[in-house]
Amino acid sequence: MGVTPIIAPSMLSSDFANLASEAKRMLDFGADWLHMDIMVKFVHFVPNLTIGAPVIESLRKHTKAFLDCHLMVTNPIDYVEPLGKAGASGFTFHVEVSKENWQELIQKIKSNAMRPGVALKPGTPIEEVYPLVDSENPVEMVLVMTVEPGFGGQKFMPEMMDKVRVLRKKYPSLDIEVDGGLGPSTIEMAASAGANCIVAGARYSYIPYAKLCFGKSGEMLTSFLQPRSKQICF
Ligand SMILES: O=C(CO)[C@@H](O)[C@H](O)COP(=O)(O)O
Ligand SMILES: [Fe+2]
Repeated sequence: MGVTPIIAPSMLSSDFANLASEAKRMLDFGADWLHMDIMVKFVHFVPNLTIGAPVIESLRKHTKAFLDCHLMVTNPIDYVEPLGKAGASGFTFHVEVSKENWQELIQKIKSNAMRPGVALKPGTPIEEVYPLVDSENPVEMVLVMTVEPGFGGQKFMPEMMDKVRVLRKKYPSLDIEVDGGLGPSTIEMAASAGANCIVAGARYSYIPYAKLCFGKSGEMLTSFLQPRSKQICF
């Protein structure tokens, strides 16, 4: 399988007043990316308001890490230039709000030197992302939401693993990210289904655990050392 395991703690659950040191702590513990949840409590996409380009710009001054931005907004195209200028690395928009302009969006994300990804909410059928992956100018990652977007700390939806399995079978080398409710009891399920990119609220103890789920050389282990890995981490 041509994918690399990526552990991307979500900084949504970190102390925003100490974002730079929280980010360093995650990276020191082995995080590969930093997952940045950009939400605007506006026209009902999510009932929450989090961070925007100014925060990404400030954080960029403190780290060279891949900043994996997850846009929970109704108008992602308006954020492409500001986030590109701010130093974002990945730009993942929601398919539900981009049906009319995803081609333009992908093009614009790439021309602003970011990596495009598409996310889908739990109620959205997986088939909706196929055209974006099959396109001549495709997204490079699919983010399967395993909670309703809006808040950290929610319960993982195991039924979303069917989407991950179908995607992995169809696209062996696609980056598949799972986001929401990932932790000790769910990371293994997601990795076994075929997810290679694990977002989890910024709890550093999950990072080594998540890494163990993939094995040292990056292969996905479906029956890894459960008792031992759990002892090491918790
Ligand atoms: O996008 C979102 C929520 O909308 C996520 O990135 C969460 O922030 C993940 O937090 P946990 O579920 O791991 O606490
Ligand atoms: Fe997210």
